[in-house]
Amino acid sequence: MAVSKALSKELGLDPDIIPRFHQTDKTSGDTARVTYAPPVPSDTIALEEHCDFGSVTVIFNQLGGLQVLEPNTRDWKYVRPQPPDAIINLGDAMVKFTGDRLYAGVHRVVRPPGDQTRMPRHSVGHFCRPNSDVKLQSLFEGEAEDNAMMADEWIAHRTRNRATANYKGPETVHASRGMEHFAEAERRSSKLEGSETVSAAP
Ligand SMILES: O=C(O)CCC(=O)C(=O)O
Ligand SMILES: [Fe+2]
Repeated sequence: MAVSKALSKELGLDPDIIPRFHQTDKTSGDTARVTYAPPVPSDTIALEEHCDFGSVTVIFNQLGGLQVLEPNTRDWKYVRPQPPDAIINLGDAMVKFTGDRLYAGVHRVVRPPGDQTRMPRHSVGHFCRPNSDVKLQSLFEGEAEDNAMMADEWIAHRTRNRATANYKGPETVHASRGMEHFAEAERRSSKLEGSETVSAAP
């Protein structure tokens, strides 16, 4: 809530508009996930590159391994966990609400760096998603879309296209209209003005 309020305000939108789409007494596809991964070989990609489907993701990690793609490059940067602080990541829904003004970080999880390689990795994440009946479209004046999907439809659509059984190549991911497809990510990030990638070395 605090993150979406701050973002709405910074973008010159009504500060309550995005929080209003995330009411806790209404249904949504909000998900919480706890993962445990034992030490893995160096070339292991524990979680392939992707963008989260929702609006804001809150991740708590103690070990590295999470990497983010710098916009318009293929350079992966480790995101250094700084416990007890959380890592905040924006997802596709926030890109839609902000009419492509914000970027959903393309990220993946690889083997933790340095001495951490020998340690098991735990990760706790909360994936905030808009209420089920919210239309995913730009909140800026004059940018509403005729064919905008509802939040629940969007999750179903993205999940279906990302499912391994349905994966037939980059075009499949592209068809899901998600951010994993690099050309798509590039197109969107080129709309950013004066932004900086938040990344940290291991
Ligand atoms: O484990 C992490 O650090 C991130 C996991 C993640 O990106 C996800 O579950 O979508
Ligand atoms: Fe993710």
